[in-house]
Amino acid sequence: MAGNGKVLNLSELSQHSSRHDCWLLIEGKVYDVTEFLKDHPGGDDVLLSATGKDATHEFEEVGHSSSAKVMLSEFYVGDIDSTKASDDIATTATPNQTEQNQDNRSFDLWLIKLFQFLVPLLIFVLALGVRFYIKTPSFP
Ligand code: HEM
Repeated sequence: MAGNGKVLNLSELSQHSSRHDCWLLIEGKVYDVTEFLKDHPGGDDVLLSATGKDATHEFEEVGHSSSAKVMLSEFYVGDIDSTKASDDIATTATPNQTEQNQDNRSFDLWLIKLFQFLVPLLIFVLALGVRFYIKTPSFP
């Protein structure tokens, strides 16, 4: 497998980061997973968010089965140019992305807390309403 494909660089890799043309870099090898997006058991979003960077960590973190690792060869395109500084390859999100993710997470937590407060309150108000409605004496 290795050595039979093209030698690609990072800017080529980042040009294939869409739903219609999706390449992944895992352990120095580039894979075209465009056709696999719809079939990936973990969903297409995780694959799309792993484009344009070294996705080795994300791939390993999931604990993919050995059959998933064997599948990789089906999608092999080539190797990344190792003469280019590998430090250039972003393995993690940029500080801006991290900051934005944290903002989103704290907003989500805030929403959850709001719902945790509002839902019991709503049930209480409804229960009071029903009780009041049932107890109101009806005059003929
Ligand atoms: C060409 C690359 C990939 C292939 C061939 C592949 C294949 C698979 C397969 C076969 C499964 C089913 C479970 C298993 O057999 O391990 C799976 C699950 C999954 N994959 Fe991938 N995968 C790839 C890349 C990735 C990447 C880069 C990510 C993360 C960014 C990812 C995230 C997941 C997740 C979250 C699941 C679901 C795990 C679960 O439900 O427990 N995969 N993948």
